[in-house]
Amino acid sequence: MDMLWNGWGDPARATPLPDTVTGLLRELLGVTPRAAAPLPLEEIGVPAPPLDADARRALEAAVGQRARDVRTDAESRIRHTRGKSTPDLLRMRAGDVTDTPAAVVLPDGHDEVLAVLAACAEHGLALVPFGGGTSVVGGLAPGREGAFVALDLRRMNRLLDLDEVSRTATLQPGLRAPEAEALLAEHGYTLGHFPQSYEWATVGGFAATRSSGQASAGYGRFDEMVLGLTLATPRGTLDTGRAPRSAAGPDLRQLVLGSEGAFGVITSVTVRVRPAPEVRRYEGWRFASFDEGTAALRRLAQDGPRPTVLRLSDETETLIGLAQPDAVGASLERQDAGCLAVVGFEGTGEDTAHRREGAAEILRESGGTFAGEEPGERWAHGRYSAPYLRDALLDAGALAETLETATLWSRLPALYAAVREALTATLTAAGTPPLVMCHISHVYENGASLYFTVVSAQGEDAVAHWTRAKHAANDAILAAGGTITHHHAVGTDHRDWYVREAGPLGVEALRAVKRSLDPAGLLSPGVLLPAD
Ligand SMILES: Cc1cc2nc3c(=O)[nH]c(=O)nc-3n(C[C@H](O)[C@H](O)[C@H](O)COP(=O)(O)OP(=O)(O)OC[C@H]3O[C@@H](n4cnc5c(N)ncnc54)[C@H](O)[C@@H]3O)c2cc1C
Repeated sequence: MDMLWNGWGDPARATPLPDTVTGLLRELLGVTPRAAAPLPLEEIGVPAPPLDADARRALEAAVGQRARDVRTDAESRIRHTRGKSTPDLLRMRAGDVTDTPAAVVLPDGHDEVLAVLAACAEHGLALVPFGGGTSVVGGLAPGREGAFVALDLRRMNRLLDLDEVSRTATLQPGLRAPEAEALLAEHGYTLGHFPQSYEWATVGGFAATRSSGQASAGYGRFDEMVLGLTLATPRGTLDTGRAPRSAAGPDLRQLVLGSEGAFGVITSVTVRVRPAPEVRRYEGWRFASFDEGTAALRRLAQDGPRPTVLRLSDETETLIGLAQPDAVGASLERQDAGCLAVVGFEGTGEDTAHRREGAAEILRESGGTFAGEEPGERWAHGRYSAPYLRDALLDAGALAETLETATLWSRLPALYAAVREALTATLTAAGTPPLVMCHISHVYENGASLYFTVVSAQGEDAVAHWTRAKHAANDAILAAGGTITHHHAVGTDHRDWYVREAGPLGVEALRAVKRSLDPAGLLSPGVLLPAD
């Protein structure tokens, strides 16, 4: 099944907004219903594909003469236009297809990817790898004019190798996370990577963006799971990683992880796998304030025992009930909502019981009150539902978007305050005061990431309206010592702030890498680094 082309996920799972939330939107934020309904797909006028007959023949030859795997029909091209950020969705709803690929090409292996790259180079076409299409940072639309091919990796969806002695698996990039989990589960293993985009995002996308899943406290980020990668580039094949750790010079895997298609196409990923958990147990803890809860999470992250899932919503997010998307709005009447932490344990019965007992002691000592299993189980049940709420909010005329960052524990309170202030001030000055919610989404020994959700009225031009607020937040993040992205990646949206974060010498070094692997600059121009 294909994802909803101008929204999220499976159209059959569209979720209406509860009345409490509709009322809140109207009364608190002045949200009024949209005048125009989104354009239906059939009514979107896509210009003829800028692909001549020679280029088409070359692309078909590159994929073994499978004509059906070089698609130039309007629907295929529309479905590969941009990703799933709110501005992406707003543009699609308005029928704006300016970033549409000339063709969608579906290779069936590493050699075919190399051949497509060669065909693109010969015919002057840019190429953008397309995994699940869930980018929220403009990673799927080149930041430069000109015809491009969307390289859809869905055919490359096999488990290539499972080394049970070493507990590693080699996966093709087009495997969606549930497909990868199902293949590993047949042998009793799990990858343990569960981002909110789990149902649609792919293994190649995770590696290309340095993704982080909701169980990162226990299983680690995706980049920490990777032992090796194969990269197809216009100059040939780069293989990286052959041992669990190595002192053989700088780690070339780190050049591929997070390269977002700008250095090459990831055609296989070797990851560590873990035995599938016997037990999964999620629970809620309440804290009087975000500061108190933050201190508790820091203690667990630094001294253990480490839960598998560890998240903390601030007061506003707790009140709205965003940690439980299936019951959003249900806490609005509560006077004692405080700040809700979701704490989860996965593993063997003995290990989870032991960690749970130790963590409970720390959480209690830190001022937490056990709220039972219900909030945790509700979070687990609704963990992939929140993106459906965004579609409902857009339908209702609201603007809803998220952004994220990370920093050291010592800087976290200042970063939290700075981003909230930047978003609130910009949107309020524009006449649409927002609701800004936040949670700590990933924890480390030395710091944590903050994940913000913003809801406001859309304003006159919703995309321009959000862009101003987002830019203010980006500036605030850098000024407060945060990173421009903890897990959403750079794409085109964060590029100018990434350039500031990396500094001129850092950018020069990365440009040199790009020139060496992609001398003609055909790979994802303008994504990650400014286009030449
Ligand atoms: C509702 C929602 C929730 C999200 N939740 C999370 C979350 O919890 N954690 C998180 O980390 N992210 C999250 N994201 C962001 C997104 O899902 C991740 O960035 C994900 O890793 C992208 O995977 P994908 O397969 O969809 O890649 P795509 O969106 O298709 O591509 C992402 C980027 O990687 C490049 N790329 C893709 N495949 C390859 C390849 N094989 N080789 C080289 N380059 C490639 C693309 O060109 C693009 O620049 C969320 C996004 C949405 C819309």
